[in-house]
Amino acid sequence: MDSLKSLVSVKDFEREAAKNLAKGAYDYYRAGANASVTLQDNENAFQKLYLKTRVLAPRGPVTLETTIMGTKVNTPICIASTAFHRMAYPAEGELATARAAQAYLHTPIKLSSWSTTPLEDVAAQAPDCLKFMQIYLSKIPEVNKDLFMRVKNAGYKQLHLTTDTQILGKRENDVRNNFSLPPGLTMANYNKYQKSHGEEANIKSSGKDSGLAEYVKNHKDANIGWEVIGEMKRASGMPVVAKGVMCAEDALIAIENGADAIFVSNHGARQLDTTPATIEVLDEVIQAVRSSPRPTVEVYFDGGVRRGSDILKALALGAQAVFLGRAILWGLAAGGQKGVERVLEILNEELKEAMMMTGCSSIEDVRKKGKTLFYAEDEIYRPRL
Ligand SMILES: Cc1cc2nc3c(=O)[nH]c(=O)nc-3n(C[C@H](O)[C@H](O)[C@H](O)COP(=O)(O)O)c2cc1C
Ligand SMILES: CCCCC(=O)C(=O)O
Repeated sequence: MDSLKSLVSVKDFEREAAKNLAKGAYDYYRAGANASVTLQDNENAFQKLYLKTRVLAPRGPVTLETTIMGTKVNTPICIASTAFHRMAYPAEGELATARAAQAYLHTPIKLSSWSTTPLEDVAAQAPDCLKFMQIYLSKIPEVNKDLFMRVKNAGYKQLHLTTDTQILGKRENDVRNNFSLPPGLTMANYNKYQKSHGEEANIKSSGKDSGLAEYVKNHKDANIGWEVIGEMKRASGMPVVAKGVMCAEDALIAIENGADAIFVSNHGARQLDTTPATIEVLDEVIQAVRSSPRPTVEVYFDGGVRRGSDILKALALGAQAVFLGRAILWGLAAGGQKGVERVLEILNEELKEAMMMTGCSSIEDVRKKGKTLFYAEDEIYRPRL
């Protein structure tokens, strides 16, 4: 392993991770849907937004402190939900990710419901972090109900319902590789339900398709609509966030149905290919929320974030928090807990540098309209078509 200090960007971490990962694991983490057009676009679209340099501007010390749904956090940069961390770092998986979050600024962390470590064990490693739980619903209602109670008891503060995965996007390498979980790994939150309810906790391809696509077809509840947000709120007593919103229409429907926050995401470009990049729809979604009956609903963001300047741009457009998917996985595969800590450090430091050079000393400053971004004829970005 190269010394982690010699890795200075998220791209460096991806190269290092690729050396450590088995082909099937790297292919899975890297995958976009179909031709991966949006995978590239998610990263590249940030380049269409230009930052406004401010020189010799008075500035005090820079702080990244902000709030997420009323809770104070040290940084708006959060860890996104990605499945199966023990494929990246078998010894500790999600435990290493959570320890890194705890060690570096008490970074807010979201766990995938398809983690390879039980949610209670992960929560115990990040006692001082704001914790969110991502939810995929099982076809078995009692499993979902019990899961919500476990999540709440373990100290997670929000449920993030992933709304864009009724069917699985076609990730071509996963189909070619007949993606299966490596022996010994399971969807650990479901181990208990395998015994009690006959729920499947393993992912094993039949040899005809990606095992993940087969699992989604056979075990995930695809028969849900927007009413599920209210049902989840009632069953859990927790705020529910709609993750996967990509247009104004869906933002408004989510708000009508009681969503407590809106999460702009195209699932890291792994579901529908040739959608816009997430940064391209962020403004549309935020404007819709601000003109809705509940204008103060927060908007969270992920997709293609590889640089501190990407984060600055999402915050400047009005995102309350910005989440990292693959960047964290590359850190984990390159160096376990220390690798994740270093990725978090790189991006937090890059964000601070970008703030200093745009004359911002706080996240509040970043959000002031027109302060950090160039605007063209009052449009924040020019649509491609
Ligand atoms: C390998 C991998 C696994 C993922 N697993 C989940 C998951 O279990 N649940 C979920 O809601 N999103 C999942 N996502 C999507 C992420 O939460 C997030 O939306 C996406 O990774 C953000 O894009 P980025 O990777 O470019 O940062 C996954 C993404 C990747 C790359
Ligand atoms: C239903 C998919 C589970 C993992 C995931 O979200 C992903 O691979 O993108």
